[in-house]
Amino acid sequence: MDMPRNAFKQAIFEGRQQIGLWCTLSSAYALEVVAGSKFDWMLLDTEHSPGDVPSVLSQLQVLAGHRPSAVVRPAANDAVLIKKYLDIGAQTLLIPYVQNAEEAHAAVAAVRYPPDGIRGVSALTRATQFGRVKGYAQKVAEEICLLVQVETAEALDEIEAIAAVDGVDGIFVGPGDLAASLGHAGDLMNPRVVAAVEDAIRRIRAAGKPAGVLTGDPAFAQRCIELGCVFTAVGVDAGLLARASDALAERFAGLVQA
Ligand SMILES: O=C(O)C(=O)C[C@H](O)[C@@H](O)CO
Repeated sequence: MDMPRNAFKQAIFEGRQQIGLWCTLSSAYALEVVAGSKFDWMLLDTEHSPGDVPSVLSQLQVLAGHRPSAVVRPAANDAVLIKKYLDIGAQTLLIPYVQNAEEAHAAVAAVRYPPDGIRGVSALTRATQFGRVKGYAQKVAEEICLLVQVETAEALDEIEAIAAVDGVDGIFVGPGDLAASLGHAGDLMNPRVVAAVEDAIRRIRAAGKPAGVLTGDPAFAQRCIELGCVFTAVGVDAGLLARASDALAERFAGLVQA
């Protein structure tokens, strides 16, 4: 069996826009509902969700039969968590809260086998199709896509140094945490936050790396794309469900019995 190709990595390296949906519901069933939509990628979150290794495994199994590529966000830049997600078959990882080049190097080491890194070896994982993928250990580095997340004022100062780390395949700007870091928690469209996100995207591009972002504001998503953002998440599954549910209830609010 051949090594599965990472279509998402190839697309962002070629500069082909990838539109994504952020998924926090942490359920294979809920993911199946949205997986048929024409998104290019889906972020399976375990940082701000109940998601964990078993739930991500079920979600990867769902996405295997659908168009969107899977991007998994471990809860932290942690070599043990990263190893587990790679072993269950995640090829693209988004590592939260990477503050500087040293932390980016640690993330790279976590996804690479010795002597280039510290990933532990097992030949019988889902990633190797239980030993059926020929030459997995030799070929896997080409197919792993390591995205790191900058989300504080300090991390923005380090963009060029982080981008220069060999093995970092893309940099994602997290507007929520960045807003808090800039003193505007919860105010993601504050002009200072917007300016910081725009500047970060420009600098990531100038440093030669693919840039990504999440925003629920379609006009701002479009602006980020114009600035060169190439993996752009445009909504969150929980948000879509909550707002549609609120709107439907509101429409019939006058008819609710006291
Ligand atoms: O800082 C951000 O923005 C992100 O990291 C994305 C959020 O974590 C996401 O959970 C928004 O719902």
